[in-house]
Amino acid sequence: MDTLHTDIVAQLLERLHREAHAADHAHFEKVMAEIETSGQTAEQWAETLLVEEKAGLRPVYQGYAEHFLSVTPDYGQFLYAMARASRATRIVEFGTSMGVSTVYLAAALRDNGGGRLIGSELEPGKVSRARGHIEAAGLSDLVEIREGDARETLADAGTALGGPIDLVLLDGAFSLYLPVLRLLEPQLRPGAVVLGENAFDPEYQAHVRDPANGYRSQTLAIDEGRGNEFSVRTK
Ligand SMILES: C[S@@+](CC[C@H](N)C(=O)[O-])C[C@H]1O[C@@H](n2cnc3c(N)ncnc32)[C@H](O)[C@@H]1O
Repeated sequence: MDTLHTDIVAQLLERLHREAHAADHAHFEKVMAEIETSGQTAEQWAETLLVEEKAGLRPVYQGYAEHFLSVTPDYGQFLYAMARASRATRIVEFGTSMGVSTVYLAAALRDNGGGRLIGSELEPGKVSRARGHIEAAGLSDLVEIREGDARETLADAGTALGGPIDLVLLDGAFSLYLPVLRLLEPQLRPGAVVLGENAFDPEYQAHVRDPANGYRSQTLAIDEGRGNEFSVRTK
Protein backbone atom coordinates (compact mmCIF):
# COMPACT_ATOMS: atom_id res chain seq x y z
CA MET A 1 0.00 0.00 0.00
CA ASP A 2 1.32 3.47 -0.84
CA THR A 3 1.56 6.23 1.77
CA LEU A 4 -1.39 8.17 0.32
CA HIS A 5 -3.66 5.22 1.07
CA THR A 6 -2.55 4.52 4.61
CA ASP A 7 -5.39 5.20 7.08
CA ILE A 8 -3.51 8.03 8.75
CA VAL A 9 -2.86 10.00 5.54
CA ALA A 10 -6.11 9.16 3.73
CA GLN A 11 -8.22 10.14 6.76
CA LEU A 12 -6.25 13.33 7.32
CA LEU A 13 -6.62 14.40 3.66
CA GLU A 14 -10.33 13.62 3.74
CA ARG A 15 -10.70 15.84 6.83
CA LEU A 16 -8.58 18.65 5.36
CA HIS A 17 -10.56 18.68 2.10
CA ARG A 18 -13.77 18.82 4.19
CA GLU A 19 -12.40 21.72 6.27
CA ALA A 20 -11.23 23.48 3.10
CA HIS A 21 -14.70 23.19 1.62
CA ALA A 22 -16.27 24.63 4.78
CA ALA A 23 -13.76 27.51 4.92
CA ASP A 24 -13.68 28.39 1.21
CA HIS A 25 -17.01 27.39 -0.30
CA ALA A 26 -18.79 30.73 0.27
CA HIS A 27 -15.78 32.66 -1.04
CA PHE A 28 -15.56 30.59 -4.24
CA GLU A 29 -19.33 30.89 -4.81
CA LYS A 30 -19.00 34.68 -4.48
CA VAL A 31 -16.13 34.79 -6.99
CA MET A 32 -18.05 32.59 -9.45
CA ALA A 33 -21.11 34.84 -9.12
CA GLU A 34 -18.95 37.94 -9.70
CA ILE A 35 -17.40 36.38 -12.80
CA GLU A 36 -20.83 35.40 -14.13
CA THR A 37 -22.51 38.77 -13.57
CA SER A 38 -19.55 40.72 -14.96
CA GLY A 39 -19.42 38.50 -18.07
CA GLN A 40 -15.67 38.04 -17.50
CA THR A 41 -13.69 34.92 -18.29
CA ALA A 42 -11.65 33.31 -15.48
CA GLU A 43 -8.55 34.78 -17.17
CA GLN A 44 -10.01 38.30 -17.06
CA TRP A 45 -10.94 37.85 -13.40
CA ALA A 46 -7.39 36.65 -12.67
CA GLU A 47 -6.03 39.81 -14.33
CA THR A 48 -7.90 41.88 -11.73
CA LEU A 49 -6.24 39.86 -8.97
CA LEU A 50 -2.84 40.34 -10.61
CA VAL A 51 -3.38 44.10 -10.48
CA GLU A 52 -4.52 43.96 -6.82
CA GLU A 53 -1.45 41.89 -5.88
CA LYS A 54 0.88 44.31 -7.62
CA ALA A 55 -0.66 47.14 -5.57
CA GLY A 56 0.01 45.31 -2.26
CA LEU A 57 0.67 41.62 -1.87
CA ARG A 58 0.42 41.24 1.91
CA PRO A 59 -3.05 42.75 2.39
CA VAL A 60 -4.45 40.48 -0.35
CA TYR A 61 -3.16 37.33 1.34
CA GLN A 62 -3.85 38.52 4.89
CA GLY A 63 -7.45 38.60 3.67
CA TYR A 64 -7.14 34.86 2.92
CA ALA A 65 -5.50 33.98 6.27
CA GLU A 66 -8.35 31.65 7.27
CA HIS A 67 -8.81 30.21 3.78
CA PHE A 68 -7.22 26.98 2.57
CA LEU A 69 -7.29 27.78 -1.18
CA SER A 70 -5.99 24.23 -1.52
CA VAL A 71 -5.62 21.93 -4.49
CA THR A 72 -8.56 19.63 -5.23
CA PRO A 73 -8.38 15.91 -4.44
CA ASP A 74 -7.98 15.22 -8.20
CA TYR A 75 -5.07 17.62 -8.48
CA GLY A 76 -3.55 16.23 -5.27
CA GLN A 77 -3.63 12.70 -6.75
CA PHE A 78 -1.97 14.12 -9.86
CA LEU A 79 0.76 15.76 -7.73
CA TYR A 80 1.46 12.45 -6.02
CA ALA A 81 1.55 10.57 -9.35
CA MET A 82 3.79 13.18 -10.99
CA ALA A 83 6.28 13.14 -8.11
CA ARG A 84 6.35 9.33 -8.23
CA ALA A 85 6.69 9.19 -12.04
CA SER A 86 9.59 11.65 -11.99
CA ARG A 87 11.15 9.89 -8.97
CA ALA A 88 11.45 13.27 -7.33
CA THR A 89 13.57 13.52 -4.20
CA ARG A 90 14.02 17.33 -4.18
CA ILE A 91 10.82 19.35 -4.30
CA VAL A 92 10.09 23.06 -3.91
CA GLU A 93 6.64 24.48 -3.21
CA PHE A 94 5.70 28.14 -3.58
CA GLY A 95 2.52 28.69 -1.51
CA THR A 96 1.99 26.08 1.21
CA SER A 97 -1.14 27.49 2.86
CA MET A 98 -2.46 24.79 5.26
CA GLY A 99 -0.22 22.13 3.71
CA VAL A 100 -2.73 20.08 1.70
CA SER A 101 -0.62 19.92 -1.49
CA THR A 102 2.44 19.41 0.73
CA VAL A 103 0.97 16.21 2.20
CA TYR A 104 0.42 14.74 -1.31
CA LEU A 105 3.98 15.63 -2.39
CA ALA A 106 5.62 14.47 0.83
CA ALA A 107 3.74 11.16 0.62
CA ALA A 108 5.35 10.70 -2.82
CA LEU A 109 8.78 11.50 -1.35
CA ARG A 110 8.24 8.80 1.28
CA ASP A 111 7.33 6.26 -1.42
CA ASN A 112 10.25 7.37 -3.61
CA GLY A 113 12.53 6.22 -0.79
CA GLY A 114 13.01 9.62 0.89
CA GLY A 115 14.00 13.16 -0.03
CA ARG A 116 13.12 16.67 1.00
CA LEU A 117 10.50 19.30 0.26
CA ILE A 118 11.04 22.98 0.98
CA GLY A 119 7.80 24.94 1.13
CA SER A 120 7.13 28.65 1.54
CA GLU A 121 4.27 30.55 3.13
CA LEU A 122 3.71 34.21 3.87
CA GLU A 123 1.09 33.87 6.62
CA PRO A 124 2.52 32.79 10.03
CA GLY A 125 -0.77 31.24 11.18
CA LYS A 126 -0.88 29.06 8.08
CA VAL A 127 2.73 27.96 8.58
CA SER A 128 1.97 26.57 12.03
CA ARG A 129 -1.26 24.91 10.88
CA ALA A 130 0.54 23.35 7.89
CA ARG A 131 3.33 22.05 10.15
CA GLY A 132 0.70 20.49 12.40
CA HIS A 133 -0.99 18.75 9.45
CA ILE A 134 2.31 17.42 8.10
CA GLU A 135 3.21 16.13 11.55
CA ALA A 136 -0.21 14.46 11.84
CA ALA A 137 0.51 12.73 8.51
CA GLY A 138 3.82 11.43 9.91
CA LEU A 139 5.76 13.26 7.18
CA SER A 140 7.61 15.98 9.15
CA ASP A 141 11.02 14.39 8.58
CA LEU A 142 10.66 15.15 4.84
CA VAL A 143 9.39 18.72 4.95
CA GLU A 144 10.70 22.16 5.84
CA ILE A 145 8.29 25.09 5.59
CA ARG A 146 9.89 28.50 5.39
CA GLU A 147 7.91 31.45 6.65
CA GLY A 148 8.05 34.70 4.67
CA ASP A 149 8.15 35.88 1.08
CA ALA A 150 9.17 33.08 -1.28
CA ARG A 151 11.31 35.53 -3.27
CA GLU A 152 13.62 35.52 -0.24
CA THR A 153 12.99 32.20 1.46
CA LEU A 154 13.40 30.06 -1.69
CA ALA A 155 16.50 31.80 -3.04
CA ASP A 156 18.86 29.04 -1.86
CA ALA A 157 16.40 26.14 -2.14
CA GLY A 158 18.53 24.07 -4.53
CA THR A 159 21.59 24.37 -2.29
CA ALA A 160 19.56 23.61 0.82
CA LEU A 161 18.13 20.52 -0.88
CA GLY A 162 21.66 19.34 -1.66
CA GLY A 163 21.31 19.24 -5.45
CA PRO A 164 19.23 20.14 -8.47
CA ILE A 165 15.48 20.44 -8.03
CA ASP A 166 13.30 17.65 -9.49
CA LEU A 167 9.85 19.18 -9.12
CA VAL A 168 8.39 22.62 -8.42
CA LEU A 169 4.81 23.44 -7.49
CA LEU A 170 3.94 27.11 -8.03
CA ASP A 171 0.76 27.83 -6.07
CA GLY A 172 1.31 31.21 -4.38
CA ALA A 173 0.58 34.78 -5.41
CA PHE A 174 -0.54 34.74 -9.07
CA SER A 175 1.77 37.63 -9.98
CA LEU A 176 4.94 35.95 -8.67
CA TYR A 177 5.04 32.72 -10.68
CA LEU A 178 7.58 34.09 -13.14
CA PRO A 179 9.83 35.83 -10.57
CA VAL A 180 9.87 32.68 -8.40
CA LEU A 181 10.50 30.43 -11.40
CA ARG A 182 13.37 32.65 -12.53
CA LEU A 183 14.86 32.36 -9.04
CA LEU A 184 14.68 28.57 -9.18
CA GLU A 185 15.50 28.14 -12.87
CA PRO A 186 19.31 27.81 -12.51
CA GLN A 187 18.70 25.17 -9.84
CA LEU A 188 16.40 22.90 -11.93
CA ARG A 189 17.64 19.60 -13.24
CA PRO A 190 17.11 18.82 -16.93
CA GLY A 191 13.73 17.08 -17.06
CA ALA A 192 12.46 18.83 -13.93
CA VAL A 193 8.69 19.19 -13.73
CA VAL A 194 7.23 22.63 -13.05
CA LEU A 195 3.54 22.72 -12.16
CA GLY A 196 1.74 26.05 -12.15
CA GLU A 197 -1.64 25.84 -10.37
CA ASN A 198 -3.69 28.91 -11.37
CA ALA A 199 -0.95 29.90 -13.82
CA PHE A 200 -2.96 32.77 -15.29
CA ASP A 201 -0.18 35.35 -15.61
CA PRO A 202 0.32 35.90 -19.38
CA GLU A 203 4.02 36.65 -18.83
CA TYR A 204 4.51 33.34 -17.02
CA GLN A 205 2.59 31.48 -19.74
CA ALA A 206 4.64 33.13 -22.49
CA HIS A 207 7.88 32.18 -20.72
CA VAL A 208 7.19 28.49 -20.24
CA ARG A 209 5.43 28.08 -23.60
CA ASP A 210 8.44 29.33 -25.57
CA PRO A 211 10.76 26.34 -26.18
CA ALA A 212 13.65 28.78 -26.58
CA ASN A 213 13.44 29.35 -22.81
CA GLY A 214 14.07 25.67 -22.14
CA TYR A 215 10.57 24.34 -21.44
CA ARG A 216 7.85 22.33 -23.11
CA SER A 217 4.51 23.28 -21.67
CA GLN A 218 0.79 22.64 -21.92
CA THR A 219 -2.40 23.31 -20.02
CA LEU A 220 -3.74 20.29 -18.17
CA ALA A 221 -7.31 19.05 -18.42
CA ILE A 222 -7.48 18.58 -14.62
CA ASP A 223 -9.85 21.06 -12.89
CA GLU A 224 -10.36 22.83 -16.22
CA GLY A 225 -10.54 26.61 -16.04
CA ARG A 226 -8.16 26.75 -13.06
CA GLY A 227 -5.15 27.44 -15.25
CA ASN A 228 -3.19 24.28 -14.50
CA GLU A 229 0.02 24.48 -16.51
CA PHE A 230 2.40 21.54 -16.81
CA SER A 231 5.93 22.32 -17.94
CA VAL A 232 9.06 20.24 -18.25
CA ARG A 233 12.57 21.68 -18.22
CA THR A 234 14.24 20.65 -21.45
CA LYS A 235 17.78 21.78 -20.72
C1 LIG B 1 -3.43 28.88 -3.30
S1 LIG B 1 -2.73 28.98 -1.72
C2 LIG B 1 -1.71 27.53 -1.63
C3 LIG B 1 -2.48 26.25 -1.47
C4 LIG B 1 -1.62 25.05 -1.17
N1 LIG B 1 -0.62 24.83 -2.20
C5 LIG B 1 -2.48 23.82 -1.03
O1 LIG B 1 -2.83 23.21 -2.04
O2 LIG B 1 -2.84 23.48 0.08
C6 LIG B 1 -1.58 30.27 -1.93
C7 LIG B 1 -0.77 30.60 -0.70
O3 LIG B 1 0.38 31.34 -1.10
C8 LIG B 1 0.72 32.23 -0.06
N2 LIG B 1 1.58 33.26 -0.63
C9 LIG B 1 1.22 34.31 -1.40
N3 LIG B 1 2.29 35.04 -1.73
C10 LIG B 1 3.37 34.46 -1.17
C11 LIG B 1 4.75 34.76 -1.14
N4 LIG B 1 5.24 35.82 -1.79
N5 LIG B 1 5.58 33.93 -0.49
C12 LIG B 1 5.09 32.84 0.17
N6 LIG B 1 3.78 32.52 0.20
C13 LIG B 1 2.92 33.30 -0.46
C14 LIG B 1 -0.63 32.70 0.43
O4 LIG B 1 -0.55 33.23 1.75
C15 LIG B 1 -1.50 31.47 0.30
O5 LIG B 1 -1.61 30.79 1.53
